[in-house]
Amino acid sequence: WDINQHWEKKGIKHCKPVLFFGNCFPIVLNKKSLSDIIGELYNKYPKEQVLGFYDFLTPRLFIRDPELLQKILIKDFTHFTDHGFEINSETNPTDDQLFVMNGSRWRAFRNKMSPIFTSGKLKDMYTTMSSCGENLIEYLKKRENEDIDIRELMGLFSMDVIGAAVFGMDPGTLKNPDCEFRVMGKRLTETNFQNILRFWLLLAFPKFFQKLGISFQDNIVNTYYGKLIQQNFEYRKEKQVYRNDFTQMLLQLKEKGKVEVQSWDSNDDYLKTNEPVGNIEQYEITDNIILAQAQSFMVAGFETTAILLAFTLFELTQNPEMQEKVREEIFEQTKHHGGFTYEALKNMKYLEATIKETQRLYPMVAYLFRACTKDYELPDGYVIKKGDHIAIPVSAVHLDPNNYPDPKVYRPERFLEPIKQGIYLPFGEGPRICIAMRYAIMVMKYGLAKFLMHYRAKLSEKTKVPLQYNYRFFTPVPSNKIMLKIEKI
Ligand code: HEM
Repeated sequence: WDINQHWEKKGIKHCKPVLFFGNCFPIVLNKKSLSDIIGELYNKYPKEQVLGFYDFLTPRLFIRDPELLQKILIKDFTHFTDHGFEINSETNPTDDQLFVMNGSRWRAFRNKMSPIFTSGKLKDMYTTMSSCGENLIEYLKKRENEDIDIRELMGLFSMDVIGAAVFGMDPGTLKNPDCEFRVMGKRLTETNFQNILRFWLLLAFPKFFQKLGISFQDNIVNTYYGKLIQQNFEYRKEKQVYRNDFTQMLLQLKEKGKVEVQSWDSNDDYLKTNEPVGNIEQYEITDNIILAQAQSFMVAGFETTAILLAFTLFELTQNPEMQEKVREEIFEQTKHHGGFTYEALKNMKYLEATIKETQRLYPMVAYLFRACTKDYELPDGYVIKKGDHIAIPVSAVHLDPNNYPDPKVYRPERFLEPIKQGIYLPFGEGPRICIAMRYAIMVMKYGLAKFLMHYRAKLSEKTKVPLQYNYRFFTPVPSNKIMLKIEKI
């Protein structure tokens, strides 16, 4: 059929697709992960600059060449400004999040939202995390003689932290793991049939998805968090409450009424120049847009942080000497800075390296999304057309032995020295890099340090090793529990 001939006709190397399922059939069968499939394609054609992939019916061009990859993400970003998603903001206003915004509208909002994550603001937010840290230790104290489900624990912790960051107060999920706030968060990230289907529809048939007006998040959860955030907004306005949190900063943005950016016509490098030519485009900041951003912060922070913390602790149980090294560093820095302060945490370099190494081995995204926004010619004459879907194969780049010797070995030391640009992409790269990267790193370091300064962790015999995965999701989600035994320091 013609739909499966796309890459054949273009002369781009690819793996044979299955009708309607493209290259994703093994995922549907739960036989291979997306990262496995991309890795096979990447390793099969080591000399190619680009490779063809079928996300079900959507052809996606994978960038394999390291130099080209950097050009697309950074230098020639003006040709690839969008992620390539289509949402229906009329039927689903809270889907209108920065991640799916396009072109100059994205630029305008990104510019105005970036100051939320400056180091000064992060330092202020460090204090909001402290009660969550205390609750983490309280939780563990009560369970010193039990096996701990570490993903569950870190899920509760990350939910408390992000809840505190959005609402300015501790939502108390560690104290009460069955509370509605947690139940709803779990529902959002659960790898159930509905969520998996929704995700693949969004990925594989973006236009169809938009036409049907499907939200990329569960509607019940959308309504729940939407209401909570809305009530929080109203309470603050009415009582004139000021807190150091995301809501406060978003509300300040809302007061501006609009964001603006200079725009050029689509043939110009409208994001590249600072010359004051072209029109000033203005975008209204509505209540719904603010709500959508607050909601996206919560969703982005829940599961990613929890899984990465669980994987890091898992790896540290497999490498006890590394666990001791991290602990020594935590005590050393805490002593040096007169307590477990923001500065102490910032200086825990080996701790940070363990998290970085976890993110290399278990990136939360198998590939980065880009859509071509302006035709782009490759050195060999192949033209990427406006509207084409592009992907950067994060997991394959992270496991390439040319980038990392013994790529499957967990070795945090790799990150004690600066590494080459373009080979480490867990938060993306270039102007569209994760806006909250430094915040997310701070939260993960905090959670891990707090745990390790009070407890030594060992793997429980109840944990099946090697870990098993649910392959039907975009991220590496363990299908069995990671159970730990803890010992008080
Ligand atoms: C460990 C946790 C996290 C990981 C691994 C992660 C990863 C990513 C990645 C890969 C992207 C796409 C980057 C690209 O296309 O180049 C992204 C974008 C984004 N992330 Fe994160 N993220 C994390 C935590 C967070 C948190 C906590 C927040 C909010 C508080 C957040 C907010 C966002 C937003 C708003 C975008 C869209 C940026 C844009 O399109 O301009 N992320 N993240």
